[in-house]
Amino acid sequence: MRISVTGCGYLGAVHASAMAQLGHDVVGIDVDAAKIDRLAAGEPPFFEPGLPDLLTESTASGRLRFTTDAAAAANATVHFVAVGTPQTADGNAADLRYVDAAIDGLLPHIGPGHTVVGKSTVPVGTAARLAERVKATGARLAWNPEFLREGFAVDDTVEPDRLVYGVEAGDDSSVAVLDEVYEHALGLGTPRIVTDFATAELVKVSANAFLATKISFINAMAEIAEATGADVTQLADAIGHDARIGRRFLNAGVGFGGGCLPKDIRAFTARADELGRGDAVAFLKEVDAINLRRRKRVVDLATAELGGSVVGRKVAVLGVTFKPNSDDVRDSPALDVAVSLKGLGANVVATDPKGIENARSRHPQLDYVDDVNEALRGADLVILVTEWAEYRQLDPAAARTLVAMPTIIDGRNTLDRDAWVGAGWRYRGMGRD
Ligand SMILES: NC(=O)C1=CN([C@@H]2O[C@H](COP(=O)(O)OP(=O)(O)OC[C@H]3O[C@@H](n4cnc5c(N)ncnc54)[C@H](O)[C@@H]3O)[C@@H](O)[C@H]2O)C=CC1
Ligand SMILES: O=C(O)[C@H]1O[C@H](OP(=O)(O)OP(=O)(O)OC[C@H]2O[C@@H](n3ccc(=O)[nH]c3=O)[C@H](O)[C@@H]2O)[C@H](O)[C@@H](O)[C@@H]1O
Repeated sequence: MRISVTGCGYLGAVHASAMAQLGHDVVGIDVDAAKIDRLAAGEPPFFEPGLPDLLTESTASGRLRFTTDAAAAANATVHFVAVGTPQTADGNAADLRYVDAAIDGLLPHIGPGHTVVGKSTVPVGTAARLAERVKATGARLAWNPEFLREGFAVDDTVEPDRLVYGVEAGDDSSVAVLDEVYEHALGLGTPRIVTDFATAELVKVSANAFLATKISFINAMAEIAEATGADVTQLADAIGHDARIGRRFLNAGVGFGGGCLPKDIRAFTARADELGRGDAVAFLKEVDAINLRRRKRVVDLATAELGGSVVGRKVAVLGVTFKPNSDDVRDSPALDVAVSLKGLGANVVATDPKGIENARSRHPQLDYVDDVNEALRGADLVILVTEWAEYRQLDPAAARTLVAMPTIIDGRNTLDRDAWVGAGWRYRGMGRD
């Protein structure tokens, strides 16, 4: 099929490349000329495992190209919209200006036989509003939310858990178009849910709300564990054996961040308020509050470990990205902790395998080093906040020889506590001693 993808960020660049690899003819469109230049040169503008090969293969095949010219969409008949929907600067709601601009850009180039497919995460009601504008051209609109995880984006796109199509009643033609787009995944037996716009939009935000709630639930248990001497990791293992609960997404620590979970639960709350149903999801405010308290917990632990003041002390912060295997620092708990400690007067030295460039552009006041050993050298305190394999595999005995004071806060409960204690370290976990 001939496909355009408007918005070539973490979602759109992967979607465009994967669709081309699956045999479709794809053009990626973005307003960011620097990003488009890099993509066109086969160079991903961000770190995502598997994307470099996918991009090289797809561009070499001649089935994938990138442009800043929205008119390029005229050659396609299926038009994905994958632009950002960030939190507004002055509130919790989703900022829809990029979605509206993307639709504005497409309208002159679409008509009968074309299908516009929303992928961005939007407040319920958005698709119905946009459908009127799209239908005025003779084209149709479908909403097809995306569930990929950064770090696994390529696999999640090629082999998704499920496909959700939001369409207007009786719009069999959009369903047929999407079935053709996703022929590969459907051939693997991927479940496909065909529903209305509102349900499709809500499936997306409720999935993220559920994941955020699961993480904050275990972090709430961590708070209680901290007050009682219980061990939240053992607790998670024990409750996780119950298949109704499940062990996944029960890792207590510094909490969730990234470009989606935090802003999506806030946008959901804002939209529910607009609908007069704020009470129904009021618990998400608590989910958010629990999550933010975990960042403060790490800062408070650091202060306590340094005897009540961090001023002038060297703190090595391992990790700046919101999770491993990504260079994304949007709403990163790790970076938040580093910035808070710097604000309190600590001499923070942060390191990360992939995120330093993005972190530096947001927070140039921090000191960054590429080499983890350099970060550790002379440190009065070490804080692991992003569980990159490099940090999980650190040799505690070798690390011990580098630091000034052997104290480590394991903000992700990811290290072998006994090994670190055995090598002479003072170990502080999250919700466990
Ligand atoms: N990052 C992720 O893992 C996932 C993201 N989503 C959702 O997908 C959407 C996009 O997210 P990301 O890719 O992370 O954001 P992003 O910020 O990485 O990418 C958005 C891209 O859209 C471009 N853009 C903005 N306005 C445009 C316009 N008028 N025309 C063309 N391009 C335009 C920007 O320059 C940017 O490259 C959001 O709604 C997000 O919630 C959904 C699932 C996964
Ligand atoms: O809408 C989105 O953009 C995406 O948001 C999340 O994906 P992602 O943000 O890539 O990352 P996750 O793996 O969900 O992790 C989110 C945050 O939760 C944290 N987390 C995760 C699991 C856990 O047990 N504990 C925990 O603190 C991670 O460290 C990270 O900061 C969802 O998992 C995707 O399904 C969704 O498509």
